Amino acid sequence: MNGDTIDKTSLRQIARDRRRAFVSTLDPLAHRLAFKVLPSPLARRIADAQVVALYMGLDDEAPAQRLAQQLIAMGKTVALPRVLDRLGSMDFLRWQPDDILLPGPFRTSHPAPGDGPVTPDVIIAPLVGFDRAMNRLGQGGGYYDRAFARLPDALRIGIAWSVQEQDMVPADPWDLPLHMVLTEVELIEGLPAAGAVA
Ligand SMILES: Nc1nc2c(c(=O)[nH]1)N(C=O)[C@@H](CNc1ccc(C(=O)N[C@@H](CCC(=O)O)C(=O)O)cc1)CN2
Ligand SMILES: Nc1ncnc2c1ncn2[C@@H]1O[C@H](COP(=O)(O)OP(=O)(O)OP(=O)(O)O)[C@@H](O)[C@H]1O
Repeated sequence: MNGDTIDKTSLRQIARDRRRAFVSTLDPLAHRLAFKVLPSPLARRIADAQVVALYMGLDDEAPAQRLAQQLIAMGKTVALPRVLDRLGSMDFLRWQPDDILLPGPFRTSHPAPGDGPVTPDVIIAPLVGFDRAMNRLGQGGGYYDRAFARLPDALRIGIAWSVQEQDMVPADPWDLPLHMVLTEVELIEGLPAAGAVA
């Protein structure tokens, strides 16, 4: 923890409270329509991807699973994470909206193993908070941090309700920034890495 910044635990508490308050007062129709359609800059950015990992939204999380139908119509394989242990390991399994889900740790659910894990080219990640520098605050288990480290070439996209934006999320040495954040009102794109070719 860094002495001059708010610690991640306090920030998580604030961000979860704010998210809960926002979702509970959201117009039901607005909630039903949110995150149903991929904005075209995002669709273009993932045009060449084969495997896109989503997640099943829990509680007040942004419901990423709603994007599955459109991704499948675009010819993508959709995957969901499977928590392998309580220490931060997970992999990704292929999923289609009619497939059954099996219960996993932390109230998560995951597809049946089928042909085994797949390797996503795009990881659409849940988050508790984010900032404009594209730092991500997660649940604190390090599951996505480890997946990002193992798959450094995958495009990292966060999905969140707009109120989950923070002025500043402290970044630890292991945190990899997101490339994009999708909210119910905008698509936020990170700056290209120094030296990157457009
Ligand atoms: N929908 C969803 N799926 C996901 C994640 C997520 O954040 N959201 N994960 C992201 O990493 C991974 C699972 N990790 C998780 C880690 C902690 C908690 C959680 O709710 N922790 C509670 C304590 C629950 C308990 O001990 O049983 C907490 O911190 O209050 C949930 C998921 C993979 N799948
Ligand atoms: N690449 C990694 N390899 C091993 N441990 C890691 C790695 N990345 C993060 N961790 C560990 O994971 C723990 C949680 O990190 P952090 O608080 O950043 O989680 P988070 O990003 O909020 O959680 P999540 O990714 O599950 O949503 C830390 O104790 C950290 O040491």
